[in-house]
Amino acid sequence: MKLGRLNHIGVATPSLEASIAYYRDVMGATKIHEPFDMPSNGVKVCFVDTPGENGTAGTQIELIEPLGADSPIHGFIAKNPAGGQHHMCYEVPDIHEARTWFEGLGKKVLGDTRIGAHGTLIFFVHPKDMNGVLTEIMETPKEGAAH
Ligand SMILES: CC[C@@H](C(=O)O)C(=O)SCCNC(=O)CCNC(=O)[C@H](O)C(C)(C)COP(=O)(O)OP(=O)(O)OC[C@H]1O[C@@H](n2cnc3c(N)ncnc32)[C@H](O)[C@@H]1OP(=O)(O)O
Ligand SMILES: [Co+2]
Repeated sequence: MKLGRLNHIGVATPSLEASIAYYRDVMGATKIHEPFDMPSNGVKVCFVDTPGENGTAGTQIELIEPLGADSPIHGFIAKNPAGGQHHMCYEVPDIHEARTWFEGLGKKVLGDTRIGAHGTLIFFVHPKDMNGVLTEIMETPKEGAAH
């Protein structure tokens, strides 16, 4: 497998509202997307854009707040009540090939391959198998698709 673009850095927060204010007022973010719920992934989500080259979008910050009793980030927020850096997400051209690659290396893939916040397929690999970093792999959105 070949390492793709860093699509987003997931940042867990107990309050999307407070984190949005921080990125707007302290970090000077000028493009903050409308928050939305993703019950299928147990989180409320808000993307903050960082600028890329030549007017393109750069890597995003994905703010995530627990949603529902089974949210996968309840444990993280319990250990880090103020929130913090939660996962890194890399793009790949073929999600199924990528999953086979990580499984072939004996890495623990968490749950099913499923639709993520950008509308393409994603999966997660356990931080204990990834140098301490919870790693999300997502299929690159098709050109022109919502980003
Ligand atoms: C918006 C949709 C989607 C997108 O499209 O972008 C998303 O990003 S959804 C984001 C939220 N979803 C997920 O994170 C799904 C995958 N995660 C999980 O399944 C769990 O969070 C987990 C990784 C299995 C952790 O579960 P948890 O119950 O919190 O903890 P454990 O007790 O099992 O933890 C074991 C071990 O791992 C350490 N840990 C936990 N989380 C992280 C982390 N984010 N980064 C680094 N390390 C982490 C934890 O501290 C434990 O360590 P020890 O205490 O040393 O055993
Ligand atoms: Co993510």
